[in-house]
Amino acid sequence: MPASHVMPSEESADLIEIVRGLADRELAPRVAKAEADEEFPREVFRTLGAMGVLGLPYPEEHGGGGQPYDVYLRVLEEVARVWSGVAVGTSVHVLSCFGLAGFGTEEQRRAWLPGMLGGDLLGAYCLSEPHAGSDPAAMTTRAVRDGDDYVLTGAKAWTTHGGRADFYTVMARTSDDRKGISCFLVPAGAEGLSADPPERKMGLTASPTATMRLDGVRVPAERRIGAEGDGLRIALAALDSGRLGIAAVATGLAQGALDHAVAYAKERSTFGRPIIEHQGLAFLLADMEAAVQTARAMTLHAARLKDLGLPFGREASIAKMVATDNAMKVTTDAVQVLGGYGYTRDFPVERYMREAKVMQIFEGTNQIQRMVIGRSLAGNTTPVITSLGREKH
Ligand SMILES: CC(C)(COP(=O)(O)OP(=O)(O)OC[C@H]1O[C@@H](n2cnc3c(N)ncnc32)[C@H](O)[C@@H]1OP(=O)(O)O)[C@@H](O)C(=O)NCCC(=O)NCCSC(=O)C1=CCCCC1
Repeated sequence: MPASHVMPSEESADLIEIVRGLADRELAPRVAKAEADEEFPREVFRTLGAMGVLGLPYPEEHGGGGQPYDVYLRVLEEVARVWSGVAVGTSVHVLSCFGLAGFGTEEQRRAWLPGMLGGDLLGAYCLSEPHAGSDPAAMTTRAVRDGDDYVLTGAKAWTTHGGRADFYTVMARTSDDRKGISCFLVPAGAEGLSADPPERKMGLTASPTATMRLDGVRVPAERRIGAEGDGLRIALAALDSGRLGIAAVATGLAQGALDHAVAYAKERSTFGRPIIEHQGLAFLLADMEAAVQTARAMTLHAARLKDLGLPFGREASIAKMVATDNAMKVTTDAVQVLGGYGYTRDFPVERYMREAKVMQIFEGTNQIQRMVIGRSLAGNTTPVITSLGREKH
């Protein structure tokens, strides 16, 4: 059971326990086959939506769960412990709601948020492009004003839920100024919007990732989120919170791999005793436990800053970097504990190891996290924008 130094409220503790039960009873028996068959479990997201998980950290007045971010992250961790692809999908959905929840007009919120936060509508987040990943301000996707509409043209790479989402939060250039980027809500089915075939990935194979093509997609101006030119700030603010989601997913993934390794080490005997009683293995497992607890502590620390409305961008980058680097190490060591069996697809730890790798890459590579942390040490301050629209410097 994940330990924590701050207890959640009774209601939150119940929710975490319910999701833990759902993960063990309903997700665990399905994950290996769905990942092997590359089958996207759309109905699992409906279940999570009905339970309130997909809108958990957003205000109740908009149809969200009104829960602190740290509670949402613990819930995410419970899902990731068993099925990290579903947890990543949940985190991406929550990320894709950030712009509208924080910067949408009351009319936009009333029209879209109940479906988005209630889980009927699954979201995708379109920032990266084939030639603009770490440097999103280099994007070339354009949104050209034409009467009451914008016309969007370009390509958005690495879109989680690409081709399967119900709405896309799309960043596109509205002026030649480097930061002249705006944010748009584009519903699935919009004319000119299409998805390439899904990427063939090393892991997270049941979570579809595709390049989205925008070929003259007409978007009414009332679906622009925020003012013209606000897009980059909205996108980067969303990532501060999104990176905490990925840190929680990496923590859950590492916990899951560690649980498998401990169970195996208690069962497997060499030289006449369970391998967990050999110091060499026990030390390895101790380091894994310490790495998981460190990741959790960093993640929840950053979440609490966010919940208090305090600056948390640097801490979010630290949590993302530490949790995902630790997950890579823990899952690799879990394979080591299981030895030859760990290297086969008959045991889950090799999948955990493949899934950990991408977490060091997406939502800002860990080199970008170091850049964010370094800039903050140099004294560069960026505004802290929460989903509630509060700003602090
Ligand atoms: C940190 C970074 C490298 C910085 O960039 P620059 O130097 O171009 O931007 P700079 O000049 O620092 O700033 C621009 C404006 O923005 C404001 N602002 C910055 N941070 C923030 C912030 N944290 N909050 C609010 N505003 C912010 C800044 O003040 C400036 O506005 P201003 O002109 O002053 O009005 C940034 O680009 C970054 O981070 N890249 C990684 C992208 C990256 O992480 N993708 C991942 C895409 S998603 C993904 O990979 C997924 C994978 C699978 C799961 C789902 C998603």
